Amino acid sequence: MARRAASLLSHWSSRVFSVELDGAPTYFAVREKRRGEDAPRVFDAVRRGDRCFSVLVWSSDRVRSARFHAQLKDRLLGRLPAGCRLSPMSSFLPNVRDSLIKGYFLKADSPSSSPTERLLRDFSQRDPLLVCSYLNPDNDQVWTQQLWPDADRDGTPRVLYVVPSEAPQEHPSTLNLINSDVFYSFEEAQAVLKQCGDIIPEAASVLELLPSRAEARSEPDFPVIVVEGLDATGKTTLTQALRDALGAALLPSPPRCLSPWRARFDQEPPLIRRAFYALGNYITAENMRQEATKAPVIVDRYWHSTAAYAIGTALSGPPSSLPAEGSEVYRWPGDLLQPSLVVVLTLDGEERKRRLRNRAQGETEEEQQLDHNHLFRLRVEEAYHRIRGPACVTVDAGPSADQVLQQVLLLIRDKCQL
Ligand SMILES: Nc1ncnc2c1ncn2[C@@H]1O[C@H](COP(=O)(O)OP(=O)(O)OP(=O)(O)O)[C@@H](O)[C@H]1O
Ligand SMILES: Nc1ccn([C@@H]2O[C@H](COP(=O)(O)O)[C@@H](O)[C@H]2O)c(=O)n1
Repeated sequence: MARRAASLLSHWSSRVFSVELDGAPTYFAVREKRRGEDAPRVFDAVRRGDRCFSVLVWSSDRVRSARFHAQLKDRLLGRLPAGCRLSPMSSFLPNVRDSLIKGYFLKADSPSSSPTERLLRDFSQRDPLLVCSYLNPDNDQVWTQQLWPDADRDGTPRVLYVVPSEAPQEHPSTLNLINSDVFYSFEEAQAVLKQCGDIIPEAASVLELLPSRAEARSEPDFPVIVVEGLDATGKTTLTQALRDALGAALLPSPPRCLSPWRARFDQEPPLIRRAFYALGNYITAENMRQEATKAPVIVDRYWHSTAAYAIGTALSGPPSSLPAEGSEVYRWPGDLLQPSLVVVLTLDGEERKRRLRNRAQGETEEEQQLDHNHLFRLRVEEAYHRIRGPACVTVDAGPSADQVLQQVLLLIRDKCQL
């Protein structure tokens, strides 16, 4: 832990900081203070005289970091004085994988900054937090950053100038996607659940259900067809019709054996939640293999869902903020059985909402987000289309259920010689 902290601080001046002020990111860096220098204006949304702080979560224990970050907003909001504004913040080393740390930027009105300061000093001594205070003492052009506890052991406060920085080419969250949001091997996902054992007792039950190891191995005897798509695009309707039309086995994903634990893991931060869903795919792969010795297999969601939802959630903004097509984040895990065909159902947004209203079932939090956040929906859809090995085939789910079925049967006959 001490070594990671030292390395974090020794690269501090190479870091870029991103604060979401009024919904748009402001990027800045810090460097040694030079007296009398006029640094350019950085915090446009911050008034002269405001007192600001940043609180970043850091710990060498990634499970602890993830859970602490997930609770941090509520903990801060529960104890900070009224009038203190919180904005999401992160810090990263440009182009350095896994260098992203996350937290919040706090703006306190000057009269109430002392209680905030006391609270944050208290937090920084007890919790895996790195707190900085920001001042514009001279005029409203020059901002400085001071690290707590003071980095220089001789007691001299480490004061750095805040200077604007260019927006990175890739969304900063891309740096930590691999093996934190999307897992590309059984071992990597399993390692997260093993690490959770002492804080989430249910993790042991999930680990017991897993195959002893995973490998993609040879092609199944009968074709395996996966149906993907956002909620209410018609996956259940189509997969049931395909099962009946082809005399196939129908497998849900996540697999039924994980149902008792799903709600529990849905409450966890992305690192743990995504590892749970990733492992579900390896159980589904074993079930596919067994069923495909007897008949064709239809699967409702699989790896495309796991990866596309994870990528769409980790990033923000329009689909152009996603890693470019061909990026390694869209690759298929080398040890996960590949289906013969993946069909993604797409549906006009208004028609999808109409079907959701008609169905009037309870929505999960992520489904509600899909509804409320148009950009999130676009990111997930775009990520679906960028995933490779196998790539998905898009089918318009707008026509009647029977027309969609006929269209997919044609595809299956063409691609799987069924
Ligand atoms: N082609 C279609 N035309 C009109 N309505 C449809 C069609 N396909 C499905 N529906 C209806 O739309 C609603 C959503 O369909 P369905 O439950 O099959 O979607 P889903 O993708 O499985 O959803 P979820 O992922 O949320 O479980 C249902 O009420 C269903 O009857
Ligand atoms: N293989 C899978 C299957 C599902 N998910 C996640 O589940 C949510 C959608 O599932 P529904 O049962 O509501 O259709 C969504 O959050 C997916 O991320 C998954 O990750 N992998």
